[in-house]
Amino acid sequence: MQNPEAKKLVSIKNLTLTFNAGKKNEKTALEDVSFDIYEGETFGLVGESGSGKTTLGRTVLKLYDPASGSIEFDGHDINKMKKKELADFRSKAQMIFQDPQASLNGRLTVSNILGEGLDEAGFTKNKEERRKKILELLHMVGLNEDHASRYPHEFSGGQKQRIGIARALAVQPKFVIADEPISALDVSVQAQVVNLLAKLQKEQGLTYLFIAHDLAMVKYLSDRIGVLHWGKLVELGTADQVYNHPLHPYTKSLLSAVPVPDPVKEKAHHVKSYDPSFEKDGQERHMVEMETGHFVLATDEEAAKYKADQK
Ligand SMILES: Nc1ncnc2c1ncn2[C@@H]1O[C@H](COP(=O)(O)OP(=O)(O)OP(=O)(O)O)[C@@H](O)[C@H]1O
Repeated sequence: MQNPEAKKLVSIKNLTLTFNAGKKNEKTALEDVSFDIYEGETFGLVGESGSGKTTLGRTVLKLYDPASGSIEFDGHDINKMKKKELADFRSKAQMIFQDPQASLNGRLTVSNILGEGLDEAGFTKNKEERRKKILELLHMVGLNEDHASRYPHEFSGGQKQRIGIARALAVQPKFVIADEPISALDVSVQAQVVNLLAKLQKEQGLTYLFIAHDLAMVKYLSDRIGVLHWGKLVELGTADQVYNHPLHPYTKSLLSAVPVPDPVKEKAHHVKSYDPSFEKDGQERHMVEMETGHFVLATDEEAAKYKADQK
C-alpha cells in the first residue's frame, strides 16, 4: 500500500460464487474470498488458469451475482445499489480485457468507440468538445489524431490494447480491473503497455486490480498480492512478502515456476529501456525480457551485464 492512511475502495467479504447451482455441472468458482483494495494501490491477483481470477473480476463489476458474501465499493454494497447509484458505479469501475480485439467493436471507428464512452458518462456537451476529449484520450495512451478515423482491425495488438485502455478511461473511472491485459500481446510491446498503465495510475490516481498468472510481472506492479487457488484466497500480503516469503505451498509452487533472474546465469532476450522508464524504489530501471519470456527490472549495472552476456 502506497499510503497507510488510504481508505478502502473495494471491500470483498466472504464471497462465494457457484455456476450452474443445483445442476449436474455445478461449479463453485469462488469460495469464501475476502480482501480489501485500498485507494491508489495496485492489487495483484494471481493464480493458475481456472483458479477463478476472471470470475472474481467480473463479480466485483456486478456482472455475476454471488451466492453469498458482499462487495462494497466506496462504502456501498454493490448488490444493494439503486439505479442512479448503480449507473455511477458502472462508470467508476471499469475493465481492461485480455483480448483487445474481442473487446472493441470492430464496426466502429476509434473515434466512435471512445465517443460512446464519453457520451455514456455525459461528458460531451457538443461536437467540438467531444472531438477534443477524444483527442485527449488518444494522446493520453500514446496515439494521435490520425488514429481517430481508423477501425480496430487497422491496429497492432499493442495499439488495440491502448484503445481498450482509452475506452476504459473515457468515463473517468476510479477503479480499473485489468484482466491479464498483456498476456495476448507480443512480448516486445508488453512492457510498453505495463508502463502506460503505471503512468496513467500516477497521473489519474487510479486504483488497479491487476489479474495475471505471472507472478514475476505482478511483483513489480503490485503493492499487495493475493493468490487464488481453486477459488480460495490462499495467500495475501505485500508484494515483497508474497514473493520473498511465501507461506502457502501453492504460492511456493507458483514461485518455483517463476525463474529467478540471475544476471550471471540467465541470458536476456532483449534489453530495452522504455520512455518513461520503469521506476522501482525511486530508481529508474530497464525492462529486460528474459529468454524464458519473463520480464525483470534491472538497474543500469544489471542491464549492462545482461547486454554483455547476450554477445
Ligand atoms: N460462465 C461460466 N459457467 C460455468 N463455469 C464457469 C463460467 N465461467 C468460469 N467457469 C468456471 O469457473 C472456474 C474459474 O474460471 P475463471 O475463468 O474465473 O478462471 P481464471 O483463473 O480466470 O482462468 P484463466 O486464467 O484461464 O482465464 C473454471 O473452472 C471455469 O471453468
